[in-house]
Amino acid sequence: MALVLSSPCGGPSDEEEEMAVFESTAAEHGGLGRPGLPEISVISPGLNTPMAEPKRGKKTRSFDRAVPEKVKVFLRIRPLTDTERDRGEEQGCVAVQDEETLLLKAPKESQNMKTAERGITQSIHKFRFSRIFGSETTQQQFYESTMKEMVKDVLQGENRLLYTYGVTNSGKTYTIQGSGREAGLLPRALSSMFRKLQGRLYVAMNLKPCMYQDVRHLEPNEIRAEEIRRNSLLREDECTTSRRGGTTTIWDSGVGGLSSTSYTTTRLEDTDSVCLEPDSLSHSGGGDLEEGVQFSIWVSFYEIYNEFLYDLLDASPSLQPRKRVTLRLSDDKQGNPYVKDLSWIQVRSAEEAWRVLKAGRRNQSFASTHLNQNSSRSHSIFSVRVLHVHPEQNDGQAMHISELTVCDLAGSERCKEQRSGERMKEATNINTSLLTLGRCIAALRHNQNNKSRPPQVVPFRDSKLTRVLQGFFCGRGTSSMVVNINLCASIYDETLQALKFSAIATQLVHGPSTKTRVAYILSLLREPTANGNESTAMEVDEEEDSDGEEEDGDITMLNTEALLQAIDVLKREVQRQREEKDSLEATVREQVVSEMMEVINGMQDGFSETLEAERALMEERYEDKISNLQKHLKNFYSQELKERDEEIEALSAILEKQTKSEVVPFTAPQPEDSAGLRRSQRLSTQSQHGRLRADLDECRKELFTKTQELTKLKTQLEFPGSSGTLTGTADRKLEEGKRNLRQLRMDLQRLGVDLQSGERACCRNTGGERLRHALKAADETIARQDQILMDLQNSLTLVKAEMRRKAESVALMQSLRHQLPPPGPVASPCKKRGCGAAAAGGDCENRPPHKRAFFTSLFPARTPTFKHNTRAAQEANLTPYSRILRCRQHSPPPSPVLTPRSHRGKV
Ligand SMILES: Nc1ncnc2c1ncn2[C@@H]1O[C@H](COP(=O)(O)OP(=O)(O)OP(=O)(O)O)[C@@H](O)[C@H]1O
Repeated sequence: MALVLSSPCGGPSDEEEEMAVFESTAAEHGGLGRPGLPEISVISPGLNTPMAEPKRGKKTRSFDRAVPEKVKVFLRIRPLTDTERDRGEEQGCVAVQDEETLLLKAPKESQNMKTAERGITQSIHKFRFSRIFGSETTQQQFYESTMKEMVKDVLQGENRLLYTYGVTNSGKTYTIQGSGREAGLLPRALSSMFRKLQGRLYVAMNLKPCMYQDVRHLEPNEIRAEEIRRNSLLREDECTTSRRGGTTTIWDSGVGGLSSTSYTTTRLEDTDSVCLEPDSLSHSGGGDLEEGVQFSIWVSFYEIYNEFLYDLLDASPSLQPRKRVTLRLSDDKQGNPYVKDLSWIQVRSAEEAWRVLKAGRRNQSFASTHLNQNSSRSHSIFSVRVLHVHPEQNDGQAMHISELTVCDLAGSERCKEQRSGERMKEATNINTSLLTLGRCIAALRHNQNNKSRPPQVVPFRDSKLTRVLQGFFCGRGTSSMVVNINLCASIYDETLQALKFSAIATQLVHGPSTKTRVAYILSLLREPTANGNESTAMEVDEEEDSDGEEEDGDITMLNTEALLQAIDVLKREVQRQREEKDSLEATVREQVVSEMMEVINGMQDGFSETLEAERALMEERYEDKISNLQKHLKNFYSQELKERDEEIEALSAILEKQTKSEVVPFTAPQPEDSAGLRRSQRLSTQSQHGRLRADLDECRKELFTKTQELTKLKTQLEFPGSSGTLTGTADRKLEEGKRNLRQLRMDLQRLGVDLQSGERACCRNTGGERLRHALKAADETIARQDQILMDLQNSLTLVKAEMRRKAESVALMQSLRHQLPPPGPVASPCKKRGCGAAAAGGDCENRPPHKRAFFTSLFPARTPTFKHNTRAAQEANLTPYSRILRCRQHSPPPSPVLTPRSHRGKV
């Protein structure tokens, strides 16, 4: 099953193009292919769209074509030689399906078959050509079908190029020049041309082609020099022919001191005449030629060897080695490339042209390779320039020039096959220039198929070959390609590559010719002018149109007035197109700007969102940190105060108890009235006193212990900053809070810097201003939080003060202890009584006044009258310590000093 890879419109897609050019895409025929791979790759375009053929029977000019004509690509298959047959080269890998379709099947040993077996490529390939010529095709048949028409076109003023392409030993030189009695395309074309020009030749040498396509008037002395040169070249050919016997000419290539040997083996018939079959030159007459015009024919012959240009008609060869002069490529004023100082020889007959060709061939670089005994090691280019001379005008400036160029490209080959260094170098250069030609053709085709996309640069300048042929691909004329292949299975892979190369060329269409531009100008002149008048040129054309002729492709037939008018029209047209382009550019710019603005706005929105999210995240994080800190501090202080309270209460209870136990024995003395009981009472009193004393001693011991404890506590409380207990920890927490605050401030500063840079990136958009406000607000929040921490610090100071007061209370208690009777003899009953009464009467008088106030401040809620006060008054009267205590007593606790985020504004 054959699958057509070409796109429906005839031009393959880029992917297909890549596939077609660089990779074989066939799978094993009926075997190991990848599931998605077709069995046969069709590497040729336009199978569904027939190639645009010129209308038969009617002269077709490039500017007459409605549909651009495709480049013609012919395939010629060389027959196998007996030696090749004996070697088993015939394996049926090339099959001609029909006149236009070729099938290539990979032989077993080929690389293609190996890759196909791995499922990477296919093993069968199908190609389409303008026409395929089998091995049985004669030179005459080939000429008739390919070049005959080109010769006609050239004589009618067109430019034509024919070049051969193929692997080495495939028959390119045979096709162009011929062999033995089998004259090739070039001698046949020359012969045909001169037969057509019989009686129309312009033999004077005063007009000579030069540069790209110019003509120069020669002075008499220059004419003489030209004559001498021409005659010497023709005479040299005669001499060489007469002393023939297999000449070997040695040339110094002049490149880096390297010598290249040019083995000249004449393969053309060594006769003075072109050997052609009588019927091949059937005189078709000069009916197609322009009336009143004479033709001056000039030829040039040069080669591109190792990327250097050598003039093959420069001078007669000699047996002595000599330096070959390299030619340079130059550009004319319009940038058209031409070979500078190239020899142009005027020829007046087919025979002279033939001799010049033979003379040039002797200078050409041939060498024996493993594949071809007489292989061309260079690209040779033979050009015929036809000057269309109007004898009565004889004006070189207005003269028309047409050209036929025939290029015999050196064969592509595998460098690894070349043993010798020189052959290797040649092969590399040949392959490089052929590769460049392929890239140029691919780029041209890409540009033709993708008109809406920006055009690719065609790498004409990358090699000398493409540079000299550039004009034929860019509207100077049209080109045709002859692909030569042979049937040898051993070079199947190279043949496949050559055919893939040609497959791209088959997709090319001829570029618009310069004449098309002329036709365009004339069409503009036909259009009504702005003021409603019709141009003179239009009248001229109408007259000619009425004759039914289509000879109006030449702008030179217009008179001066018409040309001036044409210039005006063209100026207006240029102006119009310029305005059109300006408005188009403005529209495009507008679209681009609006699209860019959209993108920028999108970016800005995204950036603002990100910033906002980050800001919120950081706020949240730091609020959490602050609230954690608050909670922690609160818990810590609450715990500490609770412990102290308990200790103080315990101490108070102990003191009270001790006081009571000491006072009670003296507070209830009973008067003794009865004398009989005094002794027993005295005894019992003594024993009671003893017991009391023991108790008192015990109490004193206990008091002493408690005093020590109190002293210790006092010591701790006397140095609040350095003791490292309560206040030290509080200080540390406070420091930690400050540190966190500093960190928060630094983060916010960093956020501000980010915001500023973000603002700059967003083209100073108003979003930045908003974010700056947000940052300012955050700063204010920080300041407020600073204030709150200060408050906290103040509260802590107050707590410390309270603690100090408590310490003083403890000191007072100690002093109270000192007021107690020292251990020893029992105190007097009255004294004890007084003390006992004082103790029984209440302890208010025995305590310092501030101690009472301290406990009152500690437990304000226990005072019954307190409940009647207003809450505000309560809040106002509370000390920080009592506030904290109150928080502890009431559930749930009051809101922390630092409010959460939702109430932040109110703080
Ligand atoms: N159509 C043909 N009929 C008979 N013989 C042919 C044909 N084509 C080529 N040959 C012979 O094949 C041999 C190689 O041909 P030729 O030298 O033209 O190949 P080439 O492609 O020019 O090689 P290279 O690129 O190495 O110069 C020559 O001996 C030639 O006579």
